[in-house]
Amino acid sequence: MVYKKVMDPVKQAAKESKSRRLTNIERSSYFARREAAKVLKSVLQGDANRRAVGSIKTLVYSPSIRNKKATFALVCQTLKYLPIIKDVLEIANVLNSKWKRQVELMYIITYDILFGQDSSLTGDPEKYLILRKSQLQSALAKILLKKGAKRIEDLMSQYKIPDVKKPRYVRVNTLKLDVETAVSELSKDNMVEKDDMIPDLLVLPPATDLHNHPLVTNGSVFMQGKASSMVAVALAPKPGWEVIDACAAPGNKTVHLAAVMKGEGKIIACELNKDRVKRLEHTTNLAGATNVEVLHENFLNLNPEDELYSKVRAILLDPSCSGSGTVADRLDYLLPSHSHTSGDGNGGDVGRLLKLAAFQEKALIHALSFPGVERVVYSTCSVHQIENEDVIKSVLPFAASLGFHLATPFPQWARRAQHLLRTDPVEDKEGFFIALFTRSPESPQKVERGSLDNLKHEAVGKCDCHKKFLRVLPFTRISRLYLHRNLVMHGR
Ligand SMILES: C[S@@+](CC[C@H](N)C(=O)[O-])C[C@H]1O[C@@H](n2cnc3c(N)ncnc32)[C@H](O)[C@@H]1O
Repeated sequence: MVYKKVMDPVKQAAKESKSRRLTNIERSSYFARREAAKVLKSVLQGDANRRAVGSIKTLVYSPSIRNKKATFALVCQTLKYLPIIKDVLEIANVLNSKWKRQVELMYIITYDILFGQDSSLTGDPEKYLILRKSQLQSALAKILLKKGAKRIEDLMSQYKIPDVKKPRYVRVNTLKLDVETAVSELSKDNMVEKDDMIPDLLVLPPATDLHNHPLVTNGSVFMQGKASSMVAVALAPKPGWEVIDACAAPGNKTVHLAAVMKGEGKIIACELNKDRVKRLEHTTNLAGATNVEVLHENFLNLNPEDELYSKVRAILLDPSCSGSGTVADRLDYLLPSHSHTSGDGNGGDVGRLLKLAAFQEKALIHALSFPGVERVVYSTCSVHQIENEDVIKSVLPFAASLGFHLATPFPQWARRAQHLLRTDPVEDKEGFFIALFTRSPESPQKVERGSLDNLKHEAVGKCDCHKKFLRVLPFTRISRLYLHRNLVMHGR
C-alpha cells in the first residue's frame, strides 16, 4: 500500500489561495476552516486519550491562530453538531481513505454545508463535499426520519446536545480602578450590570469578547467567574492582616485577596509548580498587588510552628481538583467523552478523584494547623462529593479539636447543604464548592506540637468517603479501589 504524505492543512490552504485570487471573505473563512480543523484535531485527540491538551479556548487563543473569532465559532459549532455530522458522514459514505486522513477538516466543511454558511466554500476538500451535498442532505433526512424528529433542534435534543450560555463576569481590580469608572468604560460597547451579591463584580452578556479590551490587558479588570469571585470575599481578610494563599497560581484569587485587603498587610502566595509560579508573578504584577510575596514551595512543607507564619490569620486553600465544575467554561461539555459518562457518575475516573481527595484533605488539615489562624476557606471547582463534602466531613473532628467550626458564607445563597455552599454547573453555569472554617481570635486553641501531630495523623486516617463509593461501585472494582485508597491515604 502506498501512503501519501498529508500536507499541513494551513500550508495547503496558502498554496491553494495563491492559485486563484480569492475575495477577502473567501480567504478568511477558508483559513478559519483550516485553523479550526487543527484545533479540533488536538481537542479530539486529547479527549480520546483523556489527556488535557489545553481547553478549546486556550488552543484558539494561542498566538499561532490568526482569525480567532471565526476559528472559535467554527470549532464550537462543529463540536456541537459533531455526533450528527459523524452519523451523516457514515450513512452518506463519501469519505475515502484520502479524505479520512483529514477528517477534522471534513467535519468542519460538513458543518458549514449542512448547518452553517456554505456560500464561500473554496478549496479542494470543500469542492469535493459540495459535489456530494445531496448525499449529505439525504443522509441527514434519513437520520431525522429514523429519530422521528421534524427539525434539527428536535434532533439536537435527542442527541442530548446542551446549550450552555454563561454571562461574562468581570471583576473590577479596585487596586487600579474604581467600579463606577469601570462600568462607564465598559458600557461604551456593552450592556453592563452590577452583580447583586459580590461587590466589584460586573455582569455582561454571554460571549462578550473582552480579551483585547484595554481594561483587561492593563489589569484594571479581571475576567473571573462569579463562583471564583466568591472565595476571597468569603475569607474576608481585613486590610493589614497576614494571609496565606496556599495553592495560588495563576493568582486570580490572590489578587482578589489583595484588593479585599486594599493592598495593605501581606499575602504569602504559595505555588508548587515552577511554570505556574511565573504566571502567578505575572498576575500579581499586572494587578499591581504589591503586598503579595510569591513563594515557590510545597504548601505542605511550610512549618506552622515557624515564627515566619505566627502572624498569619487567614488561609485561602483552593487546591488542585478535578475541575469537573468548569466544563461549561472550558467548553468540555461539547467533547465526545462527556456524552458517555460511566455509571458511577464520576466519568469512570474514581481512582483519580480519590488521589485528589487525599491531597485536598491533607492540605486542609495542614491549613487548620497554623496556630494564629482564625479563618480558613476551602474551595474547589469540582462537582464531586468526594472532593467537597466528604473532605470537609473527614476533617471536622480535627478542626473542632482546634476550636474551629463551620461558618456560613453568603447566607443569602440558597444552593447549599447547611454551611457548605455549592454552585450548580447547569443553573449557575459552573460547579463550585466553598466551605469556611472560623474560630474566635480570642481563643485560638493551643495544642502541643506532639499532640497536634497525633491529631493530624488520626484525622488523615479517618475519611470514610471511599466507603460511600464502594457501595455504588460494581463488586469487581471494590478491592482495587480500597487498596488504592489506603495506599494513597497513608502515603505508601
Ligand atoms: C486550582 S489551582 C489554584 C487556582 C488559584 N487559586 C486561582 O484562583 O487562580 C491549584 C494550584 O495549586 C498548585 N498546587 C498543587 N499542589 C500544591 C502544593 N502542594 N503546594 C502548593 N501549590 C500546589 C497547582 O500547581 C495549581 O497551580
